[in-house]
Amino acid sequence: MTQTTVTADHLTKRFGDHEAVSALSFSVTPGRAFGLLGPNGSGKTTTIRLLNGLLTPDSGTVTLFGEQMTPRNADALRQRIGVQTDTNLYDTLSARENLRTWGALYGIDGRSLDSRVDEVLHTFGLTGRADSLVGEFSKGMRQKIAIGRAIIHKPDLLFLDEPTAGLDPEAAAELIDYLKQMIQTLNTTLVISTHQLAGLESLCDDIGIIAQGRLLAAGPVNALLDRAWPGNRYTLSIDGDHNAARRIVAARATAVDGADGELTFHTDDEHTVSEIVAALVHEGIAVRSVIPQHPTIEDFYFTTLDKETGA
Ligand SMILES: Nc1ncnc2c1ncn2[C@@H]1O[C@H](COP(=O)(O)OP(=O)(O)OP(=O)(O)O)[C@@H](O)[C@H]1O
Repeated sequence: MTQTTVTADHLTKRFGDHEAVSALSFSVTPGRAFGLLGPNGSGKTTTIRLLNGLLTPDSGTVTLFGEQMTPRNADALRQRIGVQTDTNLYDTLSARENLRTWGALYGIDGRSLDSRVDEVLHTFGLTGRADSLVGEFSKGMRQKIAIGRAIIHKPDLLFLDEPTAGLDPEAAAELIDYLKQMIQTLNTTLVISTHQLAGLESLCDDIGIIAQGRLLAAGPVNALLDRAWPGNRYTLSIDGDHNAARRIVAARATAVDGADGELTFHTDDEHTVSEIVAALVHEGIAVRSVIPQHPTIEDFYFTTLDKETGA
């Protein structure tokens, strides 16, 4: 059996009489990126803090690298993890100096520190700004330095809590790209919490969806999407008798749906698509386009939350 890097087993945390996290269980295997997704106040930050030992659960356990976390081994385990906490950087120091200061705290020194700082600056495309003051940096650049700080000691496991919060869509997409490259280079296991869903398909191997402290779904992205939307989905754009077109499509495929001029259907067999097009044309209905639809993490997220609220 593959050893997991992180296992949460029935984690529960209460603040007063409010249960922020309820019996949460999931695991992440080495080298995978796990996205914990949920709306504001759903318990993401609390979960991340429980996993990295900054909070103690009321019940349940956290196991890191095969060792159950206890007050005795928490410090030793924390040496192997990186945590991006905030963007509280030294504004009057350069990017390089910020990273050097942090690296020294981890006991890295001399040439090793110089080369590690260079590597991290390179990882985030900041080599050209190495000697600029961090106080002059944009929010996206500050976020890169904050994450660079968390990986300076090459952790085996990295926790990122809302790394794209407050970034505009371009800066957020750029940061996701850098994160992707970074985890490939470092082979780090990543746990990332976010409510910004754009671009996550290319970053996350696994996701968990949390709402009101409870995990509603968790697993590999592909498996979750395939289970939710089996078969392939296509959207036809047509010009002609909508009801006749609908009958033609429904005779050959399932879940036919759509407003005037558009029909969405499912089929496992791609030959069915050309059969449908031929039948429509034969009936005098013009086919403007047939577009394959790929469900996204965002589709899955909203469907899961809607099911939960009965929407
Ligand atoms: N230290 C605390 N004391 C009291 N209540 C808390 C504390 N920390 C979190 N909570 C409550 O626990 C719940 C979960 O909060 P948490 O910050 O984990 O959610 P989140 O999903 O990270 O939210 P956001 O996306 O807004 O950061 C919320 O209702 C929050 O008010």
